[in-house]
Amino acid sequence: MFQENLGTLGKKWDTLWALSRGRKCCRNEKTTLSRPVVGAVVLVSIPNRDNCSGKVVAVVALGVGGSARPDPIPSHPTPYPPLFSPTSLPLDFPVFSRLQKKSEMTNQSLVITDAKSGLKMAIAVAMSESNLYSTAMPKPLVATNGYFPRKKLIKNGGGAKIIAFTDSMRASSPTRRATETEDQNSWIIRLPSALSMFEDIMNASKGKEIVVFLDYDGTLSPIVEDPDRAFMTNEMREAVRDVAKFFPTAIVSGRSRAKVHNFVKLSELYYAGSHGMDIMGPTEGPKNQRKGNQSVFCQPAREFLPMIDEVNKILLEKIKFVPGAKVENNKFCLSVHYRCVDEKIWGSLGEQVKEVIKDYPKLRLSQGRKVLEIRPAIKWDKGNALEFLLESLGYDKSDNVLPIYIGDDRTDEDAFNVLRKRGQGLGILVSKAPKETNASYSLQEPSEVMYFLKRLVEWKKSSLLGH
Ligand SMILES: O=P(O)(O)OC[C@H]1O[C@H](O[C@H]2O[C@H](CO)[C@@H](O)[C@H](O)[C@H]2O)[C@H](O)[C@@H](O)[C@@H]1O
Repeated sequence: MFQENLGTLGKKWDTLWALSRGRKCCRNEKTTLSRPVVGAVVLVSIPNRDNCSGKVVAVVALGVGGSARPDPIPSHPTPYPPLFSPTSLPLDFPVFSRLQKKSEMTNQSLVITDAKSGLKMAIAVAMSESNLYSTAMPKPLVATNGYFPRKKLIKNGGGAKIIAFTDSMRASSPTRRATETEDQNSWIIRLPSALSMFEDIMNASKGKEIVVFLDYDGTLSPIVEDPDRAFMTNEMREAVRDVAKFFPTAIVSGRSRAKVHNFVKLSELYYAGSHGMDIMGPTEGPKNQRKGNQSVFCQPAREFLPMIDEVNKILLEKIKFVPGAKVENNKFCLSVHYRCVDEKIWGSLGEQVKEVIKDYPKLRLSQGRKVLEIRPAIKWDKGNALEFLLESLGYDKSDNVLPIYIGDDRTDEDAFNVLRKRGQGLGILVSKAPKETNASYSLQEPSEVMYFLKRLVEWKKSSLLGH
């Protein structure tokens, strides 16, 4: 029986990726399914998540009637996760209907639990010889996991208020727990990996001019305890540099522009610091690929500078006795970090910050990854920065542009939203944990972002050679 076969094959594999179509199952991987089948599951172990390398270990072919035929193939390393092509099989397909009873199925994919080994396996099954998926952007993800609860802070009742704020602060930076593998797997299926779908995405974007937008923390650099030490690797820097040789590229960060520039150290990029409220660039570098090759400059919140400085001073004074708390001046906005603060006092720290902001109705408070962010209450965010940059580059009304925005945080949702509203571009969320998002694709961590950027460059080079 199908599940038994998966069980015996599966114990040692922590992730299963699935694909069919009787064609190459992995990039750079020569194995094809041995014969066209109605559906097939390719099992790939991804033992090393850092570099996404894995081994294809077996193919389970599903015949009509639901019988499974394990078809072991030689293992060989693959540099990327396999292409992943979710599709629908009829719901009365015998294997599915059995699994469906367990309520573990969406109409596109299955999550099968191997109870004995505790292994949770995400599987998508693809029909062979058919056009399996649309090249259009997937629909927005519907939240099911309780992250980003959008819970309004309770306005009265001291203790309750603090508990609510603590919950909200906790929710702003969900971390992945081992027991969430099932959620994880089904989430990856709902928000496909931009690496797995890479070639399909690129094929769909042929002829369009790509503009790349990159968040910094959690996207180009891993999240670390000390915000001043959030360095990106040289390899990542090279990848960004290469991307900028072929596509206009912008860094869009909550950091001050100067600070994020100092981390990235590439003058050929556009920089939108302070959540997009401080845009400038590029100061040098290849301009020949740019449609609008002029430097840009935009600071829509200039008048707030004295106020931000004032609040910075008050906050520094106020939280100096909170162990682990840190105020970061990001020029047009401020960050109050609580990553290193004892969770028991998150609530009271949050209250102290709110207390300060109360006297400044022109400022607003939002939350990021273990950080409270204070910024001018003007309608200007990373989404506006994206639109401003597209306009500056001459792509305002263009159908011929494909903005790619990669980010990991709540503030990046504003940019994902803009892409959705424009009906163009790719929003890619960097996250291991399921989150409500307006992005269309996912990448798990900065190392995957780097691979994505490298593949973008390879793809561009080979398309210039006419391949
Ligand atoms: O828009 P971003 O570039 O993602 O900036 C958002 C905030 O990122 C930084 O804080 C985050 O990263 C720190 C370093 O890894 C980490 O310690 C902190 O907990 C994260 O929230 C930055 O320090 C903030 O100022 C930005 O607002």
